[in-house]
Amino acid sequence: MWAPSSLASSQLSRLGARDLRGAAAVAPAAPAPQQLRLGCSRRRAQRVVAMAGSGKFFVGGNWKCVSARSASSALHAWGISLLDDSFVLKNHCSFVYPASSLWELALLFLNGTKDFVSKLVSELNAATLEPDVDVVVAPPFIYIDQVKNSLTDRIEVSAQNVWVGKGGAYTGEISAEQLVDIGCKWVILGHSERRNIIGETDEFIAKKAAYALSQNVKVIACIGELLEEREAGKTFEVCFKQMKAYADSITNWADVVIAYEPVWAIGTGKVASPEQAQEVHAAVRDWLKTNVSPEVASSVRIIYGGSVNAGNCADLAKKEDIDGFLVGGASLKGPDFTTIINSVTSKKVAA
Ligand SMILES: O=C(CO)COP(=O)(O)O
Repeated sequence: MWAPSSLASSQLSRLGARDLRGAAAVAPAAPAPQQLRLGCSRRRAQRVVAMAGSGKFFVGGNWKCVSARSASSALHAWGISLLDDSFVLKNHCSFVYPASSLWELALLFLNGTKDFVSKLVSELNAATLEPDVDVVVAPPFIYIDQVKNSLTDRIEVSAQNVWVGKGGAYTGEISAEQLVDIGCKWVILGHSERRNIIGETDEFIAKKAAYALSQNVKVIACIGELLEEREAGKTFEVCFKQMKAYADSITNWADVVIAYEPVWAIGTGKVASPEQAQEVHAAVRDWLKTNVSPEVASSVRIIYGGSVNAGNCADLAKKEDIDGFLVGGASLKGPDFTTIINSVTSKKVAA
């Protein structure tokens, strides 16, 4: 199990004053089984909680890859029974899911149609976004052109994957050169779905990152532990190993955003608590300080992903080392994604 001793005192002592300020502002939360509370006394809240990096929050919407089957046929195929305000999954009768989860599920199935993308883009174009936030959306490859041609320039476009090196005869792959050609400025790499379903290794992902950066494609570099790794107290070990692979390949960190996405929180509705996320973000920043440079540690943005939604983003955003979010399901709803983007305002706290 996750235990307080998992954050070594040597790691804590390496954290600078700026690092500790966010931790100290953490109110002692209700005990959570896998939560580690940093052993600092509570201090007076800062007027504005400082943020790492360029000072700009970063929010990405990962629209993932889904089929265009109709929601109803998909639900039927999945053995989902509808109730009045909830639904049950076949073979999971002990769980009754709220209707809002059904809506999220339906959205996932409907995403993947041009009409859906068009509606989402319209919502984002109409939204009022806080100025000090970098916003990126990552549609499936086949919709990138549609999105590029219809989305406001205020929001940049990312791919969800890229080929590992220079383009060539690699059937089914998309090269960094092609991303540049269609005006796609970012790519998400190291996502847990690519690590754990497709089987991409740390080294392969890091090589992709280095090549993308060499072609001026910016990288959202994902890391994160499985549930069993967290429960075995290996969260830092896993994240640091993934970080090391990136660090061995990346020389230019200015165009990198790190996304901490605990696998157990992705698409599960089990969001990491603000304290759990802050703890890992601070540790990753400390790792960067020791293993890359203090400059990179203090400038790189570390964003959180895993069941972020309009309701939980404000509390997460308050944490000093949470510099933004990578959002899956909730990024498919324009108003919710807008709320998440604008949660940067919650970094400002009462004195
Ligand atoms: O994987 C994610 C973003 O890359 C997170 O997905 P959810 O927000 O749906 O949990």
